[in-house]
Amino acid sequence: MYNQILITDEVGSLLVIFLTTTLPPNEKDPPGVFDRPLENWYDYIVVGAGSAGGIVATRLSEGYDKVLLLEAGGSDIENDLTKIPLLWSALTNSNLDWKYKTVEQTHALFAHKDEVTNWPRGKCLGGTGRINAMGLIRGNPIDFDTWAKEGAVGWSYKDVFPYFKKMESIAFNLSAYSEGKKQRQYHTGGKVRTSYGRKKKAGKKQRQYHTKGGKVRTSYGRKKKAGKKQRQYHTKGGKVRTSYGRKKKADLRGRNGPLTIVESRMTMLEYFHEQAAQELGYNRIDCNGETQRGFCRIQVNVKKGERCDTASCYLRPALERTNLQVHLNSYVSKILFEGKVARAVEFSKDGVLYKVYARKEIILSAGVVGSPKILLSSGIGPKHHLNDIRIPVVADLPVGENLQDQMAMHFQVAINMSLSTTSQKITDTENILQYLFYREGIYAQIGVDGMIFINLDQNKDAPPDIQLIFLGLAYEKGFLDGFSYKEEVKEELANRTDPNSFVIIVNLLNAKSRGTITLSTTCPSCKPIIDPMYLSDSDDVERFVKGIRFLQKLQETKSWKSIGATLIRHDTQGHCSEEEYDKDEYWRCMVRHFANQANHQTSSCRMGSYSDTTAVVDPQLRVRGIKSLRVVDASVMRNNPSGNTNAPTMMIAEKAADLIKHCYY
Ligand SMILES: Cc1cc2nc3c(=O)[nH]c(=O)nc-3n(C[C@H](O)[C@H](O)[C@H](O)COP(=O)(O)OP(=O)(O)OC[C@H]3O[C@@H](n4cnc5c(N)ncnc54)[C@H](O)[C@@H]3O)c2cc1C
Repeated sequence: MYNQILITDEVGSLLVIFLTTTLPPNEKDPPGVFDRPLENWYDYIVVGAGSAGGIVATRLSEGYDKVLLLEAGGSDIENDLTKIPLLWSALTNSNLDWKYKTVEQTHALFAHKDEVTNWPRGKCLGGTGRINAMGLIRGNPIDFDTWAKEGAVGWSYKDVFPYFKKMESIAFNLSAYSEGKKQRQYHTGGKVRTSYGRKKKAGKKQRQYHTKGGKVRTSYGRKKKAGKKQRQYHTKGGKVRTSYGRKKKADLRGRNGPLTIVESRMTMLEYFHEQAAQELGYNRIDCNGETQRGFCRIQVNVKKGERCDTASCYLRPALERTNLQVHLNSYVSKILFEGKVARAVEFSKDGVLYKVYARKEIILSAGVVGSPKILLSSGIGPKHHLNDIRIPVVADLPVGENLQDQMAMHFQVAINMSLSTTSQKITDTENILQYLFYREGIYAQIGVDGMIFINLDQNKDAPPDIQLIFLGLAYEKGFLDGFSYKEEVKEELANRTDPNSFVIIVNLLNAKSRGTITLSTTCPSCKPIIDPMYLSDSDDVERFVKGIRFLQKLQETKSWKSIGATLIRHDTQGHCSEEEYDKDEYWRCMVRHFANQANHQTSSCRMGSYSDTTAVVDPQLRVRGIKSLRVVDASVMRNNPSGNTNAPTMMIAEKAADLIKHCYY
């Protein structure tokens, strides 16, 4: 997401020393919990303990099945900084990061060193969810309805909605947000209003669930008297009547899931952004509620001031189960087949090569880079590519193709008062102590002061194109250090930094450019070739420019004017300074030079129908044409969602666990 470094190297190392020496003694892993003797056979073998794998292994081990979870990285609590929300960006390039890089880009990244960019991915229990910014955004209902329409049957919003609820337990007050469309969709008076605002006649099935005058029509057309229970769930005019006769709002959020979700706010600047958004017609909403169109406060998976990810909030509470074994520092190199049936995985741990067998299934949850890499190394991938690198073909599938990402462009906004969080405030003893003693204050926040989702054509029936993210951080040298810009670009921009400023990110959603992940050799430990082909589709550039035009409108609002909010130019010598300022051509140039990756990569093992030639897995997430092998992680997303990727990844894992269980019981 907002891939900046909050703290300079010097300040960072001082902070790290301070925090690690002052924090209570490190939490320790229970002795032997990750070193239980390996067996030859397990019911399920899950590869990768990240956002998805942690959930899959936890859910599959709820019964009596024996589950083995293999993770290439180490323990999630090796590094205490992973717990502290504000310091998430200090984990990029740490020993918990796979430190991937893209290849040189030919349509983008021209102000970046060597025209390449970093692709951080988490390497420890919790995976990328352990190093990410913890922002929780479900995406737009239309995203999932489109997946289903394109052949991913069973993945419409109606199908996935229960799983978004299942994983979360919200711990903030929702009463500030108004009831709206989504609730009307499911609770009607004879007519059903869809989430897109159109009205349609309720069909048989719908009449079964939505009543007219206290009667319920079953799917077979019979009428029966609605009982108490039915009156509880069936509404008149958007309200839900409980069995006690009181009216309450339909609940779109989960209350009993493992992940605690709270709202986060960095500074007072949020107030000015909210007012500015309102002036432009974007009211305050819950972006994970009935609509995404509006201004929302960022929601984060944080519990009592500490990161609550799939490692700490799913897996750790399950570690005592005798039927769940977790092995760390276990690098899976390939899957072994008998004909077209996946039977075993081969992995190395402490220099020893192991082979373990699965009675029921092998589930790959190694992420958007790891899963395609393991499949390709095992002979599942495009035939021509496997032939090139001399790997025998088990199945000819488009593994590594259709890679998708968003792109983010950072802007500096100068203001006339000191409202933002500066590096000085970050190192302020009072702030540090507030966190150490109470787990509160700026360290318990992730740096964000709200966001707006925008559809550039003002089309309420289409998903957003742009996510505008307000950061409460000053654009200072330490912030700039986090970018992969060329040194001369950084030097020039360093002269424009100012503690009286904040940062805003224009995030391009639903990008059309597509990239690839391929192998250069058969060497198991070699990094794959990542070519996202950023901005290879010129429509992405045009929509980016329109997003910047929207950003400029904020400057005209009374609210931003009251704090003197003014965008600072960021063109540098040889990087768009020769273009006429503020022409569309100038912004096209700026986008191609300065926009960066957004950490939201998906779809390298895309899901689709059985006949879809772009699909690697079917809608049950089974690798097409292969038995006993599924992929469950961000790589299976049909299309990149309209928002962040962690919540949809975890939803996929929750749903996949149910799909798998239903196959065997
Ligand atoms: C810096 C950053 C910030 C982000 N911020 C946000 C945010 O605020 N909100 C949001 O929604 N999303 C965010 N994301 C994205 C989000 O975290 C990811 O989309 C999500 O975590 C992906 O989950 P996954 O299960 O697909 O993969 P991962 O979580 O990466 O899990 C894959 C796991 O497999 C392991 N593995 C890989 N290969 C092997 C192998 N060969 N053998 C054994 N194990 C292996 C890995 O070590 C890892 O633990 C961010 C990402 C980054 C990098």
